[in-house]
Amino acid sequence: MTIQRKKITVVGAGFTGATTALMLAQKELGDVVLVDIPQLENPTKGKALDLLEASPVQGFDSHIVGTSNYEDTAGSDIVIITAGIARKPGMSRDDLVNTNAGIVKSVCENVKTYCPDSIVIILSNPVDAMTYAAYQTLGFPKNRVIGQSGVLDTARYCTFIAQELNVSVEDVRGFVLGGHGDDMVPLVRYSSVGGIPIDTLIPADRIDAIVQRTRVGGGEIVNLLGNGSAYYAPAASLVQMTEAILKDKKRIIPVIAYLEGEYGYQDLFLGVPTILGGNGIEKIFELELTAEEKAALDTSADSVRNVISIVNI
Ligand SMILES: NC(=O)C1=CN([C@@H]2O[C@H](COP(=O)(O)OP(=O)(O)OC[C@H]3O[C@@H](n4cnc5c(N)ncnc54)[C@H](O)[C@@H]3O)[C@@H](O)[C@H]2O)C=CC1
Ligand SMILES: O=C([O-])CC(=O)C(=O)O
Repeated sequence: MTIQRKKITVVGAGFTGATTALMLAQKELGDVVLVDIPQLENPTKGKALDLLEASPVQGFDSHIVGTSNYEDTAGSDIVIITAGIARKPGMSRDDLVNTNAGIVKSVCENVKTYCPDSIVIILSNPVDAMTYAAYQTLGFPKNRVIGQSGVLDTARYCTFIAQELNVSVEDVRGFVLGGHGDDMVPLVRYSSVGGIPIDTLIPADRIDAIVQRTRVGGGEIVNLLGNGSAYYAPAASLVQMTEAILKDKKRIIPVIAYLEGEYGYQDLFLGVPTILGGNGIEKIFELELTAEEKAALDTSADSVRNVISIVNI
């Protein structure tokens, strides 16, 4: 019996891409191919080598290579796309749409050629629309095209709840639905700490503040960094999704999935709770929503649809 090592390609060797490569290798989820544009071939090789040279110290046996040649990505099990520009203070994620749509589409042409059986995870912003663009370009089945927003947005939400109650983050449960924009929908009714609903522990005005801080959580980091956006928590989120798939864990986590009637939406990518396992998105859960929650989700879906209409031009 030959045991095949898993191969993970990360496209975009910037802040999120390089950090993701490191975290993937630290968890020994597979060998990592880090890809960037030909003009950055040497820095990309340098980053990959530097990461690899951490392996004897940290004790991981994943291989990491840097390249601008997609032949090196051939046969990857997972492709993570972080290529594109990041926003700066004063910008919204949607301001990136024209530049990043072109980049994501060109990356996906290569993924289609060299990694036709892969599961693709998109990070590039505005991520709901970029996931739609990737899906159109790749022509892969919908279970193999997945966007990252819900793990990160939920992680921020859970961080703030844990801080508020001064309890372990490990005991906080919740999730965030909708698009990865300022009108995302943290679901308070489905949030708990050690099984106790949070609305019995935290006053309503404090919950409102946590929800609002979550919605603008990306912008909070953009404003603090001054010249780019978050990358540690986004990378950790990508790694959790990759691990769920490669280990067929069947985790229940919110991801950006293609909707064909779920929640009443057609032909739309939006953040919803799913089962993530060896086949990618294996199931979408349709939660019962109150009229208020559904109205908030509709608003978020409308925002995503508007951005997708720009990508479609
Ligand atoms: N969905 C989410 O939750 C999050 C999304 N993001 C998004 O991820 C993207 C990347 O963010 P960072 O890594 O911080 O940016 P960065 O600027 O540090 O890195 C982006 C990299 O993409 C590369 N790139 C550009 N065009 C390319 C192409 N055609 N092929 C291969 N590589 C190419 C650039 O050379 C650069 O190295 C941004 O669009 C950002 O908004 C970031 C954090 C969270
Ligand atoms: O805010 C940004 O531009 C990057 C991002 O999506 C996030 O950190 O949530």
